Amino acid sequence: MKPPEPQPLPEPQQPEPTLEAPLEPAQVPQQQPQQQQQQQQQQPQQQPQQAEVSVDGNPPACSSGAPAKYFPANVEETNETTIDNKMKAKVQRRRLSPSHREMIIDLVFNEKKTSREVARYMGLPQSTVMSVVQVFKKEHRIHKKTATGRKRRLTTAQEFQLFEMSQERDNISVDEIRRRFCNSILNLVTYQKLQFTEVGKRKDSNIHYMTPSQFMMPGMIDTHIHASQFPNNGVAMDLPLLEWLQTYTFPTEANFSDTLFAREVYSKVVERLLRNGTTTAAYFGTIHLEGSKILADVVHDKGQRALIGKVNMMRNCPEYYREMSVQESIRDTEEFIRYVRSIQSPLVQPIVTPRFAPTCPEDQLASLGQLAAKYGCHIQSHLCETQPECNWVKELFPWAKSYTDVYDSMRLLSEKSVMAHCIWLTDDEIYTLRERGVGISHCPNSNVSIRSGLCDIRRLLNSGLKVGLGTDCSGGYCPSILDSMRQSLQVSNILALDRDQDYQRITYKEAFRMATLGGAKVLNMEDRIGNFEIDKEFDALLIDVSAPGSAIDIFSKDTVEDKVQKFIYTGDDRNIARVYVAGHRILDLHNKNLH
Ligand SMILES: Nc1nc2[nH]cnc2c(=O)[nH]1
Repeated sequence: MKPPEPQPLPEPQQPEPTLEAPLEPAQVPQQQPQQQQQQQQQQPQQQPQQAEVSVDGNPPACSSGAPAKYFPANVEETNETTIDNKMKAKVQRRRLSPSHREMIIDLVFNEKKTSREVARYMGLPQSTVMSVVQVFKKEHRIHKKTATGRKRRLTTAQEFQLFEMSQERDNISVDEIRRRFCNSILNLVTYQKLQFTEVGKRKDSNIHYMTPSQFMMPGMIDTHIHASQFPNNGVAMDLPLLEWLQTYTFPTEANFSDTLFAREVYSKVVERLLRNGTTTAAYFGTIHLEGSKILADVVHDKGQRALIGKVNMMRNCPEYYREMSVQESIRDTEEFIRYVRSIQSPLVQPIVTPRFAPTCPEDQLASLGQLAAKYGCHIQSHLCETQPECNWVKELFPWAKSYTDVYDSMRLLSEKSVMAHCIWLTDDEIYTLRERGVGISHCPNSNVSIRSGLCDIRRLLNSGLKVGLGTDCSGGYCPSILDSMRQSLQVSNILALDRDQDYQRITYKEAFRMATLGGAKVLNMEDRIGNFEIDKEFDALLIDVSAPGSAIDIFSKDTVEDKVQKFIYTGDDRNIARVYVAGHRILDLHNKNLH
C-alpha cells in the first residue's frame, strides 16, 4: 500500500507575521583573554589555610541578597587607628572564612554597599573589609578603565589579534573587542566583571561582579517535555509505555479541556522550568486548541523561549480524548499556528506535533507534514521509544521500510524536526535521520523510569546526529535538565559495563554540551542560542555553588572546573541565582518580584 496523498490545505486568510523579525541586540557578557582565564584556573583559590572560623562567632545568615534594611543609616565608625585595633584586624583578616570573603565581595560589588556599611553589618573592622576588597580587585584585575580599556597585559599574539580586530570596523568598541577573547572549556564566564551594555547606553551600564563561587553558563534547553503531564510527575511509573499512555497519561491530558486547569498547570510548569534554569523548551500541550493557546500565552508572559505544540492524534486512543477527523485536526492546528504567530514574540513559536505514528493515520500524518511545510514550522514527535511500539508500527504501516520511513514518507523529517527517544533505531534509520538533519531528544530519566530501554548516545553522536537532552515529564519524573545530564551519564556508564574496554562513555562535558549547544542544534536555533558566541542572544544562568542552603560542598582547593562539575553532579535550583532570556533577567533568587 502506498502512502496516501495529503489533503489540500486552504490558503492562509491573513498575511503571516514574519518570525525572523530583527531582535534587540542581546546583552552580552564581557569576556576575559584566554591567557588570563587559564591563569585564574591555575591559581590557588583565595582561601585561608585555616579551617573555617566565624569572625565573631555568630556569622550573619544572609549572603548576596542582604536587603538594605540591614544596614543602619547613621553608624558611628569605630576608631581603628590604634595599634591594638590594627593587630586585631590583622588577626581577623587571617581568620576570615571563604564565605565571609565572598559575602564582602558580594555586598561591595553587587549590592553596592560601602566598606563602612559592610564592616558594620558583618561586625568587622572597616580595614579588614577594605583589604579583602583590595585583594579581590588585584587578583581579578579590576581597574578603572582607561581610554583604550586595556589595563591588563596581553601576549604578542593577543596584541596582534586585538590590532586586527580594531582594523575591522571603524566603530568597533572596546567592549566588543574584549568579548572576542571569549574562550573557556565549557563556555563559562567566571570570576570576572560582567558588563551588560545596552546599545546607546554604554555609559549607564550596570556592572555585576561575580564572587569566586559564581560563574555564568548558557541557559539549559529541554528539547522534549509534556507540559500537560506535569500533574503526574513522580507518580504512575509502574507500567510500560503503551499501557502507561492508556492508563494514566491520556486521562490526565483529557483534563485540559478545562481552560482554568490548563492555566493553573501551565503556569506552574513554566515557573518550575525557569527555576531549574531551562531557558528554552520544546513543549507538548494536548489536543485542545484553547488549552494549547493558554500554554503559549503563559510562556510568553513569563519570558521563556519555547516551541509550543498542540498535539494531534485520532486513533488508538480513548473516545473522550481524540480528534474526530483529519479536517478538525488540521483546522485547529492551523488556527493554533496562526494564534502563536499573532503574539509576535521572537521567543515563542509553534511546532507541529503528531503524537506518534500509532495514534495518527497516514492521511493525518501527511496533512501535518504539508501544514508544517506551508508555514515553515518545526515538527516534533516520538520515534523508536520501545520495542513493542516499533513492532506495532510495522503492523500499522506494512508498506514502510521502517518506523523512520513512515515519518519520512509523510515529509515530517527535516532540520526543523525533533524526534524524542530513538532508542531502537537501525543503522538505515540513523542514516536517514542524519541525511534529513533531524535532531534527537535524549530523555534518559524517562527511558529508565518507564523502562523503554537504554539509548546508546555514543552511537548516535558518532553517526553525526544532533543530540540534545529532554526531561520528557512525566515519563521522566524530574523537570530539571541538570537531572537529564546526570542520568545521561549514568545510562552511558551502565551501557559501558556491557561493552568492550574501548567503549567511550559520555563525559560530563559532553552532557553539558547536550544540555546547551546540543539542544540548540536539535531545535535548529544554534544561530541564536546555546553558548556565548558573539551575535547570539544572551540566554544565561548565574550559578552560585555556595548559595544559601546549597547541597554542594566546596573546598579551598577546588578549581573552577571542579566547581562546574560539582554543580552538574550535585547542584540544584538553589544554585541557580539568576536566569536571563534574550538579555532580560527573568528570574532572580533574591528578587521574587521579577516576571
Ligand atoms: N514518553 C512518551 N512517549 C510517548 N509516545 C507517545 N506519547 C508519548 C508520551 O506522552 N510520552
